[in-house]
Amino acid sequence: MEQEQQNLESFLTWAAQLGISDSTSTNQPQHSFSACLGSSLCVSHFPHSGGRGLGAVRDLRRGEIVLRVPKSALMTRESVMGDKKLCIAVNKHSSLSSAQVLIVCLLYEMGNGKTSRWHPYLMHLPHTYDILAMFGEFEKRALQVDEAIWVTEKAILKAKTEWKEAHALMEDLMFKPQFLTFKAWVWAAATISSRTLHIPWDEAGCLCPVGDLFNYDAPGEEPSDIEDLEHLLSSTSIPDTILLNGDKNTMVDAEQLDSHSQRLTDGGFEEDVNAYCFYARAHYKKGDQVLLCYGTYTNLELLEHYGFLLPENPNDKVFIPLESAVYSSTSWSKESLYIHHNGKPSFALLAALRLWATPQNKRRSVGHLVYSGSQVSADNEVFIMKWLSKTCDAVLKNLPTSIEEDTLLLNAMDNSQDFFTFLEITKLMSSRDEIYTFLEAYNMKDAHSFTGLDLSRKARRSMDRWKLAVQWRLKYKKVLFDCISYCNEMLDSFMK
Ligand SMILES: C[S@@+](CC[C@H](N)C(=O)[O-])C[C@H]1O[C@@H](n2cnc3c(N)ncnc32)[C@H](O)[C@@H]1O
Repeated sequence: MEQEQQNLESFLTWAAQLGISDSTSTNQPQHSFSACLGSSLCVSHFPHSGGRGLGAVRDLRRGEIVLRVPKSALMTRESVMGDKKLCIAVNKHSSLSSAQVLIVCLLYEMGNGKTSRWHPYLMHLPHTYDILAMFGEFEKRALQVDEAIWVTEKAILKAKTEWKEAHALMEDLMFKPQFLTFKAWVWAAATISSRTLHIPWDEAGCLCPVGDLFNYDAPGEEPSDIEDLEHLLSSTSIPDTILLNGDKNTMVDAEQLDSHSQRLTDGGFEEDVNAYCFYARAHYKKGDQVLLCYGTYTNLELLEHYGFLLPENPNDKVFIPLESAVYSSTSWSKESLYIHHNGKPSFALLAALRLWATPQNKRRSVGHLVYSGSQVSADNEVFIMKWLSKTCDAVLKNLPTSIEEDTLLLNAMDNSQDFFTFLEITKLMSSRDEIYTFLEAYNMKDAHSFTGLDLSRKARRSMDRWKLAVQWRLKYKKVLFDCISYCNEMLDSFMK
């Protein structure tokens, strides 16, 4: 712990020397060279939303700048390949993707140890990740849903293929054996996947010291109240004309305002100041965690790229099996036919089902209703609500565990002080196959002999990923359950 604190302090001092600053002044940082934070932000721990992250040291207003990271402080392919040896070797392997090269660059710098220019930054990177490509067979199976298992298999295969493709380059660079392993590769790939930020000149993105300490918030509502708008306008370089313009240019103004508010509520590289700039995306009280939106992701995508999921993710989607006739009844893409996080079918799914449930020879005549989101008829609506409810129910019944069992299992994982208590709680579950598989995988068949003992590190890591898998599948099941409730409510309204 003390070592970690020391690493953090030397990292922040190093960052200040590179010009990274959370000062609101556009010129020089207001505080001393000894640390880059303290004017707006501080590194803090947020156990329920991302662990280590950045907290507000004072009240922050939406739209105000909270961090600047100069281009020279960004770790990019370009900046690392200033090293001649690396540059010559990489140029001989032109078939590698830009992301593969950035992974090699990261491992190369890790291999340079203390002599690396990035050493203080590299020291504070996480030691492990929980992205899907790191899931073992047991954790993958724990996802239970074919789609999620398939995405995991694809992620593992992609990591293995890319590692093999990059092997010759890493050998040319005479990497030490520990940096040539698949384990090292997935660590570096996970670092790149979960921490890089977009830059316009390189699709591999950049590692952004300090800027990569912001934890994630899902995209939310754009500012709507007048106070927010006034603040946006007064705190930026938006020309006064926008403020003063009357009705005649409302559309143009709204568009301009929208693009400014997008820019203001997120991070991005800004050419004019040659730096990555981060703005508060909401009003924050002193002590609050300051968050950044990395993009719009479902929970499965968050797991795949970042190794976490959100308990309440407004962008989550659940796909259910549909007959091919449903897909062919409309021109909407498969990706648009899903159930929202709150159990409501998507606009396209409802419309596709309404058309599919209409006799072929009548579809043309009801097209205008369907495409405007209206019901076709009471009979049609009752039919599709019954069908949707039955389909969701069948999916739920086909899965090896129920919502109740998953909830119990998660409670056991959360509340057990030791492994013995965990096992005691799980005895309440009707099916314990999964638990026995876990015990067997870690040679703990005689679990009672482990009373009071902690799990091995390997078993603990597996349990962390197992927990993520259970959280994911539970959320998936709850969405299906909520969809059934939604259908039942709709059916009830037809009975009245
Ligand atoms: C860019 S880093 C953010 C800083 C990171 N917490 C750290 O300690 O270095 C992204 C990683 O933080 C974690 N994370 C970010 N937002 C999160 C959230 N809302 N809930 C849980 N974990 C989150 C995930 O592990 C993710 O891969």
